[in-house]
Amino acid sequence: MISEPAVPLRATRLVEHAQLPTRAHPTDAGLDLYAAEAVTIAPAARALVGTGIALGLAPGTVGLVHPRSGLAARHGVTVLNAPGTVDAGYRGEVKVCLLNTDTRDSFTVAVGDRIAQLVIQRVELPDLQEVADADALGATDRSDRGHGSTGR
Ligand SMILES: O=c1ccn([C@H]2C[C@H](O)[C@@H](COP(=O)(O)OP(=O)(O)OP(=O)(O)O)O2)c(=O)[nH]1
Ligand SMILES: [Mg+2]
Repeated sequence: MISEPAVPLRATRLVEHAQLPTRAHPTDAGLDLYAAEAVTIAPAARALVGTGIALGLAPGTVGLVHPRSGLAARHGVTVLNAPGTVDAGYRGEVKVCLLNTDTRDSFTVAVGDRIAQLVIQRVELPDLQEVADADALGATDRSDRGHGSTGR
């Protein structure tokens, strides 16, 4: 059951034909982002596609531009910089950097196509503090073991 009231998210259409992001189902994490321009992406090429919208994200939140799994599975189309970071203070047009990973077929985006999904999350905005050495970072069980260390 969802008990918390929905937090408002300000959005505006920069062009009349833009579509505001929509949630396909009430509890979906992602709001679908719509293309405001048509573009054909050649095999193995990328394109920065405008959504025609701008956001007023609350400080302490971020908009993450995730790929849509259907586009990935059916067409090999993903978001190159996934997840894209829309900073809370950004008031420009939200754009999606699509990558067509298919090596044979080009991919055509039409105005109004759903090209990615926006996930809003809370973020920490900590003050970075430099400490003297790695010992002063705080002791942990893992320590400096990484990069597959538990696989051996
Ligand atoms: O998928 C994305 C990623 C970013 N942006 C916008 C919002 C974000 O706040 C701004 C900057 O993004 P980012 O910090 O990822 O790019 P940068 O290369 O570091 O540019 P900048 O120097 O402007 O921070 O571009 C988008 O519209 N879509
Ligand atoms: Mg940046």
